[in-house]
Amino acid sequence: MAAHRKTLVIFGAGGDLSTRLLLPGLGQLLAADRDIELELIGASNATISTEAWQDMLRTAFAKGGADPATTEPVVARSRYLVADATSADDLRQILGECATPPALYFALPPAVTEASCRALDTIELPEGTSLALEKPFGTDLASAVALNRLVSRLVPESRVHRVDHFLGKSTVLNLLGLRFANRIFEQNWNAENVEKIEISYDEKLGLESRAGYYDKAGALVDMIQSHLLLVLALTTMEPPSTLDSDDLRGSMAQALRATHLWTGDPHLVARRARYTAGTIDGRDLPAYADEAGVNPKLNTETLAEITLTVDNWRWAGVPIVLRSGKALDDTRKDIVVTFKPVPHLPTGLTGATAPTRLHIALDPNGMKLDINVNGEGDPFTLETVSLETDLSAGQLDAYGEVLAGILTSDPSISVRGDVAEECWRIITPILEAWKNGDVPLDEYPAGSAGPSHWR
Ligand SMILES: O=C1O[C@H](COP(=O)(O)O)[C@@H](O)[C@H](O)[C@H]1O
Repeated sequence: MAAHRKTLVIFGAGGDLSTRLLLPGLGQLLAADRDIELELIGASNATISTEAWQDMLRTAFAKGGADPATTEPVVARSRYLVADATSADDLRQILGECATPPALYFALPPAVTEASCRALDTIELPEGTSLALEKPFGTDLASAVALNRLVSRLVPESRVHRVDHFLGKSTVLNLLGLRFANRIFEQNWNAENVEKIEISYDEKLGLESRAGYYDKAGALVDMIQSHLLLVLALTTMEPPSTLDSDDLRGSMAQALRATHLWTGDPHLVARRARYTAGTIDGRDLPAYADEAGVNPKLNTETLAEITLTVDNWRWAGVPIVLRSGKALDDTRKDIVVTFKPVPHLPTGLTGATAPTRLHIALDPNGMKLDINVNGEGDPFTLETVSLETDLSAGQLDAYGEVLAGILTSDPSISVRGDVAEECWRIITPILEAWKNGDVPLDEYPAGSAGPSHWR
């Protein structure tokens, strides 16, 4: 008998998230044979037949590269139910169809997910029910606290999977091996040796028809509040003794609890900008404010950069810069750790010395260590060389890994409730300062490196 038996119910089954990311990841997971016996139910308020849903599954699984021989049994058994995820009657009926513990995946807008959780609060849930909620988890600290309170009434914390697909990226998980399996790095991973840490996720992509969601989020909430703060947590946390969910998430939470704005003043340590019309790789992009569905009065930023400090013995005094933006000229997606200069360079060794730097690429996978060595020719003239390597990619894409956690009842790479709240707590002063309008919204042409005066 299979070790993990689950019924995965996907609400918002035919939607963009489900067909573009979730189902291809699920196909990979099924093909990877992680000992999961799965029943799959698609649900949404769109009227489609089970046959049409099964065809949708075949297409999405093929997109993820899964061998149809491994996925077809799940497809052939899968059903589609027309249902309103916010109706207690519909939810009761769906839960009644689950022969094994249900994992309810809300591939829905956050407000609908919340309404669905309220409806679930009025009915009895089968033993072993688990919930998977997409980001953003709440719209601010107060709403995240309220949502945590609501979901805690439904199922235990170990069965709440707050999804953040960055935690499923093999590039992000590589941090664990890199940091904790090499004395050379961990011994120097502290304020005594590190000058600064930068975590960047710059994209060439523009709004991509996502105004309905993005215009209310902006770069700060869309990327920094969730993904990049979790990357910060994995980069700065103390070594957990095991990768068990309590240990791993406990270490992450502890690092985030120590995280604050550098100098504490949101006006000085956070900046924002928005793209105007421009060209990226020969593609013309309209100004963000002219994109369909955008409300220019919301002053939504498409580029955000903030500086933080992790106030503990290990990191006090080390600035940590988080930055993410859209419609930029380059895709810089990495963690860069810049080490301090050596305390003394022997007299006689000359030449420009760049700092020792470790670059961990988040996409595509890779790692580069810049070090100073004796140069070619004159042996006493230094030069900087880079030791580079590709890092092995995981067997599964990020969503495949996320689903593996949900379907094997392992919450290690799900965001714990207190962690979600900490992420909101950290950016709250910035959100308030930006809402008050006393921080300028700079501009940059799409296809540039950002506002010229930022460089
Ligand atoms: O969650 C999100 O992430 C993507 C970037 O992640 P990737 O894995 O697709 O590179 C970002 O484009 C999107 O705006 C954001 O909502």
